[in-house]
Amino acid sequence: MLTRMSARDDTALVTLHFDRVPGVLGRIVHERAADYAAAEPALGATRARTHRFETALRQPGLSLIAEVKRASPSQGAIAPLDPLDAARAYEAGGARAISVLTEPRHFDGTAQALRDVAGGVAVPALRKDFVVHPAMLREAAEWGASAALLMVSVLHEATAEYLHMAHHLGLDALVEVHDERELDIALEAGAPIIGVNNRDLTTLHIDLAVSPRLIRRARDAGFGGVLVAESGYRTPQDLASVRDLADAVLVGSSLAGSGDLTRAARDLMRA
Ligand SMILES: O=C(O)c1ccccc1NCC(=O)[C@H](O)[C@H](O)COP(=O)(O)O
Repeated sequence: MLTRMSARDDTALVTLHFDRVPGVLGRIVHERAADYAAAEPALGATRARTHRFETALRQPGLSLIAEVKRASPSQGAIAPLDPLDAARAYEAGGARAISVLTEPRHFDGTAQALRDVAGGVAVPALRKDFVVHPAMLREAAEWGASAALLMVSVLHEATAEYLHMAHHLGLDALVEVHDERELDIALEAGAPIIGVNNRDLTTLHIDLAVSPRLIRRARDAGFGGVLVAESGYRTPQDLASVRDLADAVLVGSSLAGSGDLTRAARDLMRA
């Protein structure tokens, strides 16, 4: 599918080629593109950037971004979490930011979950969704998020354009990559925050060697921004390979399904 969108006045024409996105991820982005096909692309007035998300992740030591994740394609149902209760529990456990899934079909996410979390905890909230339309960024800002996820595997060459749109709206962006080619696109786009996903979103296979490999490559290329290792972390031992390399880790399933979110967050991050 080819989608052309013109965000009036404040953004350039953006073209996304979803046919290039295979597997599970391909199915999800086709659904999200259909959800937003008739949405208004204009962003509205520029909002000041607070850099709240970036600042939270730049604190000394490995920062935890804890995810409110009730379900996923790889796990099915994880836990029937109340998003705000879960976010407060994560915050009490030391999380420096909360990731909130807003995708409804596969992750049981909602807009209200993001609104509740963004308004109910002191730490910044990330909108975790499959951004395929400018309106999704406008919503993220309106719902109180400090940041939004941008996936290079979905946006390809449009990554820089979407990064610009996020910044226009006052949002930080977590620009996610999974391989060398995607990392090069993120670096070229000038992303200040890059996340390396250990999960191949087309096959759902997790390889914890991906994050240290790409984080080293980013640093070797002179990248001075924030680097986040994402997915598949269950124990403090799992974190050993990124503890002295990454600025932050993004963890969902193992915390969300633990039954005691505060304790699980504390125990995971214990050095
Ligand atoms: O988690 C999935 O099964 C999944 C499937 C398809 C697209 C995205 C998916 N997850 C998004 C994420 O990358 C994770 O929610 C996040 O990094 C946390 O991962 P984890 O700690 O392994 O739950």
